[in-house]
Amino acid sequence: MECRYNEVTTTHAQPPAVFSPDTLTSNAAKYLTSKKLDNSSNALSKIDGAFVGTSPRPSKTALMVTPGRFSPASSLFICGMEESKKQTHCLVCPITGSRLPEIRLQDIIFTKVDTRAEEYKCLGTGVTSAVFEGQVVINNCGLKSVAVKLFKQPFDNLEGISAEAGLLKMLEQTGITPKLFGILQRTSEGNQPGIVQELIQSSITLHQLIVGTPFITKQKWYNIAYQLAFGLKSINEQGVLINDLKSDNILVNISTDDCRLTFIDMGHASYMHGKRFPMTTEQASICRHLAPEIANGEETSESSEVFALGVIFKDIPLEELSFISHKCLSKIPLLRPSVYDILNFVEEIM
Ligand SMILES: Nc1ncnc2c1ncn2[C@@H]1O[C@H](COP(=O)(O)OP(=O)(O)OP(=O)(O)O)[C@@H](O)[C@H]1O
Repeated sequence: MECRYNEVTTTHAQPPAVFSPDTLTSNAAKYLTSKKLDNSSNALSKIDGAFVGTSPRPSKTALMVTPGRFSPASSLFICGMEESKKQTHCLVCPITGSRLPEIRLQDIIFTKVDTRAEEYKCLGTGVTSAVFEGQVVINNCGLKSVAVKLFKQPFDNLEGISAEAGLLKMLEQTGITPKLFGILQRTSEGNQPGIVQELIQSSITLHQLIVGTPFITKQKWYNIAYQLAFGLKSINEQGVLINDLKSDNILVNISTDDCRLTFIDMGHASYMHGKRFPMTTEQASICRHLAPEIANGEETSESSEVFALGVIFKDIPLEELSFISHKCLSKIPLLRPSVYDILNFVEEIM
């Protein structure tokens, strides 16, 4: 089970308390019936039923776009041009201050599930979004394969989206997060806001790998454990706390020998400070990746990240990890190891 908690530092409206586990991609694609996702005419009018799954995740939630609804805060614009020009606005990340390229809807070719049917390939869905596969033309570099994360209400505020995109851009240097291509440009018709990022090919979530098939060798699990510790270290060293580290938010490329990992979803991340996530006791009991002190209203920290890593390590089928995972899961933050200790430990058992 997964729960949604309210962030103090964002403007998200009260979300439903409890959601189902990850929706299967095939399900999502099946339910996705786009009435009009016309790349050539620059009009994304409606995507129906992208958010599906087992109860109680809302099924068949419509992603309706009302013209003019998507009005970003003016402070986010650092340059404004006429709507009709190629690039209408540049955005700046409210956290990092970096410029975020805007990508025009008509420059994206969404992958169809079937050449005849108007169904588009959904890579996965989360509480806040549905992620679609596509290709985009980038500055005369030809076509790049992308994953387009389209946000649903009430998570479609541009400030939060720009923050997530800015952090992804900053984390590019770690090589462990998807490359950011840009933010989906607002059109005068209004369209679903989104983040255009690198497509992680041949991937499944770490959660899917842990609970199901395919079988992978022990050596590959060691590689995964190492990359988890190394990835968390690299991200934290950039001053970023993920604040939502869990196996659903890690993609594994199972076609590579080392089972290459990618940390996705920086939607709850913070930069140079922790965050508080007020929640009810019931919500806290469902969010097993959240350290007890966070459930008690304290700010996230590197130590709460270590707790989350400990939860993943506990689920990985390697007995050798139980010692370190037990330490990571200490109720007292000061008793948890640092991410450096964890990395050393994993290196030793490999
Ligand atoms: N870059 C990517 N390449 C391939 N697939 C992706 C990519 N990003 C996301 N996905 C797929 O889309 C799913 C949902 O993405 P993501 O976790 O970012 O959404 P979310 O709405 O923020 O989720 P939640 O808030 O529930 O954690 C992922 O589990 C994954 O299957």
